[in-house]
Amino acid sequence: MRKIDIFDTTLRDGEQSAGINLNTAEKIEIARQLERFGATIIESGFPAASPGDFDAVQRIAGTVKNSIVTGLARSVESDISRAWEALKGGEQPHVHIFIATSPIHMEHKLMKTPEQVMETAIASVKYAKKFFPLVQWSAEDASRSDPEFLVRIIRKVIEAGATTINLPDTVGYATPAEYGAMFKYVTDNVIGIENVKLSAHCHNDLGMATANTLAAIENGATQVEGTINGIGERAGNVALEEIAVALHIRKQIYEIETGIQLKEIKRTSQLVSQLTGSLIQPNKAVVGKNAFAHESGIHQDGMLKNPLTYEIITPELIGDASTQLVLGKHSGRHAFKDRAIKMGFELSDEKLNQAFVEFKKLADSKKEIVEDDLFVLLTDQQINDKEVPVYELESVQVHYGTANIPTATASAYKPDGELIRDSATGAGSVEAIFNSLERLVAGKVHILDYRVTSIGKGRDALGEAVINMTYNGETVTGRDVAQDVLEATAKAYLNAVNRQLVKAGQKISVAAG
Ligand SMILES: CC(=O)SCCNC(=O)CCNC(=O)[C@H](O)C(C)(C)COP(=O)(O)OP(=O)(O)OC[C@H]1O[C@@H](n2cnc3c(N)ncnc32)[C@H](O)[C@@H]1OP(=O)(O)O
Ligand SMILES: CC(C)C(=O)C(=O)O
Ligand SMILES: [Mg+2]
Repeated sequence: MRKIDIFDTTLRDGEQSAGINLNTAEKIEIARQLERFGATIIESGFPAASPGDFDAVQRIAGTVKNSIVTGLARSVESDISRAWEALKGGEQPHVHIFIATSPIHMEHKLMKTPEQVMETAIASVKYAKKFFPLVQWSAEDASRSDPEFLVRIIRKVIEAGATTINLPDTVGYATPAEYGAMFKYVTDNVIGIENVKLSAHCHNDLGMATANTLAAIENGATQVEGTINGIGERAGNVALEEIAVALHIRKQIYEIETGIQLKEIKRTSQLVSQLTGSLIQPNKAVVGKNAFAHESGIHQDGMLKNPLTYEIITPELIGDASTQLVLGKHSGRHAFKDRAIKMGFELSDEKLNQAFVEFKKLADSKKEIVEDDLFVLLTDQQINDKEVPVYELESVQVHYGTANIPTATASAYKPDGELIRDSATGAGSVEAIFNSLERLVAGKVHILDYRVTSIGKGRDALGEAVINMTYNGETVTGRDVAQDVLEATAKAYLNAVNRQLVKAGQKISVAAG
């Protein structure tokens, strides 16, 4: 296996993303995690950019031991001297100098001729070599540069002492074929290129950063640069987690070692996202929240029969939680049954089919069905089928008058079938009902929320009551509908109690099973 170096620039090019600004403590935290992640080189900032960047680079160089720490500098002596001040305390001082080599950048930005750029590049590498044993030289906008000029300038900077040559696709313009061809051309035409590292640095403006980086590797790159989660200027840099996982999953093709601890990927990605405030798109390869979520019935059925049908990467590989079979309107019976069993329900195929019909109706109106929804659905199924002994309201009577204390009398069948009755007063009719029912159900009830709404229009609309309560310390919601809101209230109260009884029964049967 060939080994390539991973150069992480989350703290430099990544921080160049609009809206990201990390303080020194945050940068140190990320640098420590990048060390655990296994980055060969950590580009920790641009020391000449600001006192804050200088401080962060200096402190990271003094902290990180297992990765080489570098900083960026323009091809000017003051930038390089500043970089030396910040990096000299590191284990292996390394500097990254750049200058643009494309006609558009040389003429319109640097306002230099190619020969002046050549002289500046050579002089800056020679100057850097007075201090740094490791000098990386980058031809900014290499992919839009004249290949002949590129070869000439690379030869000269290697002679001047550069230890790494980086060929960035600065504006994400190259196609994989073009980017790969540039690496081949440089490898074939620069004498002594085998004595230095040859690096790829891709931006994602056309969404080709990962493909371009792999093309560079196929054509001789020995180092790749990128950021965690692909953050960076404009559309960002190549996402290092994508490269590391692609090289691992397709190792028969690439036969490349990176030294990256794949199990640290999820943790590193989360840390960078949290500290930068840069959210990860849900469908982002490898680290997106949906990267291991399967929603459709046919996929879920395949996953249950053999995960290899739809999963080329396991979440465990990158230190993520396990695969999720998300239940939604595209799910099928296999996944529904699997989840019901995992939740402890033992339903006959017929009952399961009935519950599945209800589930599909619910899924049409809700984006994602969470476990609480399933509990409600499946316990209602059991309650309605009287599979589990529960309370059943026989009647409720309320005495209310503006000059009287409201009193309610409720009677209900207990789970063992005995009919019981009790009365209680309250500040209003509803509280009187709650108090009378609490005397009937064996347990402590605390009402958290109570709402009544009408279903449909008109004077004869049905009333729906929803009660959120704790019953014996467990939070549960009950719901029912009746012509009269007070009757709906009493039924919703017992519905909540019954759900909790079923839920507790499920937990016992799961624990016992
Ligand atoms: C492709 C990349 O990612 S390159 C890195 C980009 N990162 C950054 O720019 C972040 C940090 N930058 C900064 O803080 C500032 O730009 C500084 C401190 C470096 C310079 O600030 P200023 O002196 O105010 O210059 P400003 O940024 O406006 O312009 C850049 C100058 O550097 C010159 N320059 C650009 N690249 C290089 C280079 N590689 N080598 C030498 N000079 C360069 C430009 O031609 C311009 O020079 P001019 O002032 O003679 O016209
Ligand atoms: C500084 C250089 C390497 C860079 O970030 C780029 O060209 O994209
Ligand atoms: Mg860049």
